[in-house]
Amino acid sequence: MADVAVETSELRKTYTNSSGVTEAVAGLTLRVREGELFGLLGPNGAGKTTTIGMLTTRIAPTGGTARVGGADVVRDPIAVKRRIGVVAQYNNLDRQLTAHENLEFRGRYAGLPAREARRRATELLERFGLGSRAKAKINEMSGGQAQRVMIARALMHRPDILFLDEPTSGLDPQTRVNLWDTLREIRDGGQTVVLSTHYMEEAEELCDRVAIVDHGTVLACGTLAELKASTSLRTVLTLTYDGDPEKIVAQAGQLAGVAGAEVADNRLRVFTPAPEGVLAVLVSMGQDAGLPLADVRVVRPSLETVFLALTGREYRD
Ligand SMILES: Nc1ncnc2c1ncn2[C@@H]1O[C@H](COP(=O)(O)OP(=O)(O)OP(=O)(O)O)[C@@H](O)[C@H]1O
Repeated sequence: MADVAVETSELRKTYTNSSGVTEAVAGLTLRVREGELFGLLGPNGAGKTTTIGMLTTRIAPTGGTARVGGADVVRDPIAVKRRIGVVAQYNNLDRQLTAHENLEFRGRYAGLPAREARRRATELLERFGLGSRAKAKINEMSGGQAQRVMIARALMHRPDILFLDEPTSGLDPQTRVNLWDTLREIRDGGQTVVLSTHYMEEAEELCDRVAIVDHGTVLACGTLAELKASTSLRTVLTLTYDGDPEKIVAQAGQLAGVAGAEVADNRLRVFTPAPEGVLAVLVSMGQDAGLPLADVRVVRPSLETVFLALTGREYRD
């Protein structure tokens, strides 16, 4: 299919070292379409960095296949590298050089003639609002500015696909929102953007489609609406009682409008498409059983409820 930017099948990475065997990526299958802004969402340690490492040819897979821009990451890494730009998780710019020099050298490395490399560096810095900082050294820049320089550098050779590993991690909220705009503009310009994130809100607000990754596999993949629909649009109510909720969990599971009830961390968790009515009944049910309500949390259908329904665990950034 011509409009596929990234395609993996049962992709795997197993690390073996003195502390044992870690399945960082455990049979990961996904497809990213050309021109979309795609997010790999998962908690810390889910395997996102390792996946991006394999897709960008930095890490050798131990199993499965991956094609990026139509080329196989193992058999044809040079072709893959030509088609991708990569923004690493940490600032790996040359701190002694200026922003412009960082871009220019990358352009030369990618084979651009000197004049073209200079011209493109200037153009990209302007485009990312860094024209006035072109001559500033990287170690004189803020985290958000350096992040934009890294993105500009990754675009020097006009790649079809841009990979970013947790690009907004550690940025303040305003800088994060500005970066989202930058990534949308890149997508609107026709390039495919693949990013990893552990921020649920980022996946919801920014990405066209999201793959929820946990323990090195894709639990679910789709647009936000598709993912929400897959859990039947259920709200999750989490009730903390003064006492043991095991007393009422079976009864709660039988209530009209309740799709499921369980106890986790000494709290009652109820999945329901009709939260208002059910909540009132759960409160009085607790009172009748000698369990006064201490706290309640209502999570409307969102990526958070999808993650909960799929893993049985609450999502923590
Ligand atoms: N070089 C390595 N050797 C051994 N284990 C590793 C190595 N790199 C990663 N791992 C392990 O593989 C698992 C997945 O790690 P990975 O960094 O891909 O996850 P992640 O989702 O990107 O998490 P984070 O957000 O913390 O970077 C973790 O258990 C990690 O400890």
